[in-house]
This record gives sequence, C-alpha cells and structure tokens, in this order.
Amino acid sequence: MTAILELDSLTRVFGGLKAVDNVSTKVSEGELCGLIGPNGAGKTTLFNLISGFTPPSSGDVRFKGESITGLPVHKIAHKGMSRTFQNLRVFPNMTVFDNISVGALGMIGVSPFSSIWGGKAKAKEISERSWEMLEKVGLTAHADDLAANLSYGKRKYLEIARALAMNPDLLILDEPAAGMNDSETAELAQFITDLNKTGLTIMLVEHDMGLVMGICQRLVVLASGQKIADDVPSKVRQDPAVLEAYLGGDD
Ligand SMILES: Nc1ncnc2c1ncn2[C@@H]1O[C@H](COP(=O)(O)OP(=O)(O)OP(=O)(O)O)[C@@H](O)[C@H]1O
Repeated sequence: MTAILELDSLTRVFGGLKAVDNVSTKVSEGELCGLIGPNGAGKTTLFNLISGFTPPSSGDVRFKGESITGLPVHKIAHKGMSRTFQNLRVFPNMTVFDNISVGALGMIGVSPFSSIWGGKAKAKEISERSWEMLEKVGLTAHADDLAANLSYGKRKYLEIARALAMNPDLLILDEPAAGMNDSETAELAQFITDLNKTGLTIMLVEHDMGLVMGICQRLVVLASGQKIADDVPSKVRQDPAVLEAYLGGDD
C-alpha cells in the first residue's frame, strides 16, 4: 500500500520534557489508524506536529511523498490535510452553514480577482459544497441556526463537516467522541467507518477504547512520548508494554 503519511524520528521537546520522542510510523492511503496512549502520552502534540500547528524539534513529516516539515498550517491544509480539535473550535456566533462555508472556502480558495473573474461561480461552488457537507453530517435542518445553539454532539459533527468541506485526503480527528454518550458514540463509530469506506484516510486520537478497537485497522500506541506499539487492535490489546502503560497510568 502507498504511504500517504510518513513520520520519521519525530521529536518535540518542551523545556526539559520530550512530549514526542523519536516517533516513526507510516499511514497507508485509505487506512483508518488510531493513536492511543494514557493522558499526557503526547498524542495531541504528535497531531500538532503532523498538521503544522507545532514545529518539531527534529525529525521529518512527509505527506503524499513530500516533506511538509516546517510548512505553515494553511499550506499543509491546502495540500489535503484537515483536522478537528480536542476542544471544539466552531465559530459560535456564525450560522452552521457559514461555519461549513469557511472550510469550503479553504478548499476552493479566493483571490483578490475573485469578484471580477468567476466570483459568482466560486460562491455557487462554495454553497453547493457546504450543503453537501451539511447533508453528510445530518445538519441540513440546522443550516440557519447559530453554532452556539447546537447541542454539544451536533457541534462535533459541525467541526467534522467543516474539515470535510476542505475535501481532504487525510482527515485527523482529535477525540471526536469526548463528551458523547454510548449511543452517540456508536453512531459516530458508524459515521467514521462509512467515511473511511469512501476511501478517505483517517487518523484518530480517542480515549474510548471500545471505539478505537472496534473501528481502527491499526493502532499506534504512545507512552511518555515514545511509540510502544504499532499493530492491529487484536495484537495491541494483548501487548504487555501497552497493558503496563495503561495500568501504570491513570486511564
Ligand atoms: N505547549 C506546551 N508546552 C509545554 N508542555 C506541553 C505543551 N503541550 C504539551 N505539553 C506537555 O507534553 C506532554 C504531552 O501532552 P499531550 O497533550 O500531547 O498529551 P496527550 O497524549 O494528548 O494527552 P491527553 O490524552 O491528556 O490529551 C504533557 O506532559 C504536556 O503537559
């Protein structure tokens, strides 16, 4: 399988702490790969290194065969990587539709000449793309609602829709099930599985073990910044180093 993402000896140091310590792995095109580990293991920092929100202290990130290390976030996004955040980052005072349009705008792009050449066509494309994403996440009826008025679970889907509106080749989801109840989590699991079946490569950080074990094809496990396992869920769940990391931690 072709690797869409390659991490080569990624390290990030904060003061004296190695939050991510020499992590290498590959994600294949079309894969649904989970990233797990106890609290403070370095999962979010690794996602930040991949998506450009934090520069690595050393090491390399390759996306679609090209080094993207040190590129700004928007350039990486334009290359086809979008993400959601552990703490929701929707725009509360914008409508649901406008929140998604921001993502579609990122995909289609605007230039100072947009209003002269093809401005209307672009506006139509952004609008169509936004409606398509609204439908995909089941929020069509809420298009005109302020994002602030959506339930927590629906805001999570809104954030995913905005990321999808950028038409990514790699979608990175940071704790999408956090704060969801069991039935919402089961629905989300089905939604992520269906997205993956369309051919979209997905990386997922999640504390809900039932969710990651149930839907991911492979799991990368971090503990104290280091990769301690990288295998199919059935192997990872029996790995002594993984059991030790979780039993020794507070998860
Ligand atoms: N900007 C920062 N400055 C200093 N230390 C940081 C920074 N970001 C993260 N850390 C530290 O790096 C370590 C890894 O944090 P990170 O948030 O990546 O872990 P995590 O696995 O995502 O944790 P959780 O599951 O609790 O979200 C932690 O000890 C954290 O305190």
